[in-house]
Amino acid sequence: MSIPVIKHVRAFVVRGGGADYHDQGDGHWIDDHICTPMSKYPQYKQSRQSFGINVLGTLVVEVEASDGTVGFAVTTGGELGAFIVEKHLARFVEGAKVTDIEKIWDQMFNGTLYYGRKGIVLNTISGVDLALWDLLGKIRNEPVYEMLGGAVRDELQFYATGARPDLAKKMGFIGGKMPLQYGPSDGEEGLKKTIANLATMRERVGDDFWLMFDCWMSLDLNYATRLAHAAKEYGLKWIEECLPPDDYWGYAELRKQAPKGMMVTTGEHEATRWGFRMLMEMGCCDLIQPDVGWCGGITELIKISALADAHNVLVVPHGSSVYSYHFVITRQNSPFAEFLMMAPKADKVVPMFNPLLLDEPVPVNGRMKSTELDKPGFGVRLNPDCTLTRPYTH
Ligand SMILES: C[C@H](O)[C@H](O)[C@@H](O)[C@@H](O)C(=O)O
Ligand SMILES: [Mg+2]
Repeated sequence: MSIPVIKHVRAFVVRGGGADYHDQGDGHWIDDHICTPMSKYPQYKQSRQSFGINVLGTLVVEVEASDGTVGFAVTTGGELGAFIVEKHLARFVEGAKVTDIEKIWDQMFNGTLYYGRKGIVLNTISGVDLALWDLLGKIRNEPVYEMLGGAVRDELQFYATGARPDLAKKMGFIGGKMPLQYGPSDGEEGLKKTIANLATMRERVGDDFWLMFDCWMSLDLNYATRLAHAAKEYGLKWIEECLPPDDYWGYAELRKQAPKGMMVTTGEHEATRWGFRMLMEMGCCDLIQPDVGWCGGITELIKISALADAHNVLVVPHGSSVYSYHFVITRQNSPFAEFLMMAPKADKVVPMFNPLLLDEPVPVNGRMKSTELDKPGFGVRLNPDCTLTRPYTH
């Protein structure tokens, strides 16, 4: 049997939404007054774009096989990611068989260890890895989720991340995760406002709807512990990413001090099996949130997820649209998925990587049938109306 080889890998950059979903216009809920590690600087408090949350832009990786089939994937990484693909990673990809995914991953990771390990290099490796899975799926005429062992349930169930859990409830989601707006730099007054907002939201959604806070690395242990206890009364289901991603010790302590029944979650800015091993072995959280486009791709997520299973830790990937849907549907320890509300006022469902992908499925009534994923590879196409630039070649 002759297996096609990879002839070309190409990297492009695109601006305005897409995988860099923080790259939105003015006044979008995702930018406006969200507490961050930069909120202590008054000039960077109001808008996340002011400190550069959207500087990178989207990276598009395309891989072309000897039979002419093209696979692609998108992640965050922009021009820096494009440089890494074209000038460094291409050597491990071109000439390899389309089935060599594990070996290519190992070479990409070990070949960049001296400057990589996490962050943009891992985003980039993830982008290449996802493009390879897309390519293999297209060559085999199989959706990625079937190649991962098949669906373990008929449909995905989603919670929504956005400023309006009350509207998310009406749209059929099982829960709503709100960005935290006030943090340590807003003093006691800020904490009171947070709890008042939570109380109002609880009033609007009733007792059974999940409510969560996303703290985006912006708190310290003391503040996070006080917030968790104050939020207990309003049934906060989990408190997310309260501390800097490297503060494993802080997370372990927070988990010990958090109210019984409230989950501590984190991991969206963590990468690789070794990063997640730290989180799990140190008892940092109840649920991990790897981003498939940042943690090392599907090849690495398989390993992270197996490790989590053995530690009784749930895996609910962060955002990442189809790349996450194809994984979550195949895993018993990923019982639901995240949907990021990309409408500026979080008042309607818009595809997560809008406008970059065509055929990107969205939840309807908070759910998505596995059959929505029944197309080869990840089942999406690049929107020809989006302008792609190729800053480097090799
Ligand atoms: C809403 C959060 O601040 C982030 O923008 C979001 O991407 C993320 O943290 C999430 O969990 O979805
Ligand atoms: Mg988050």
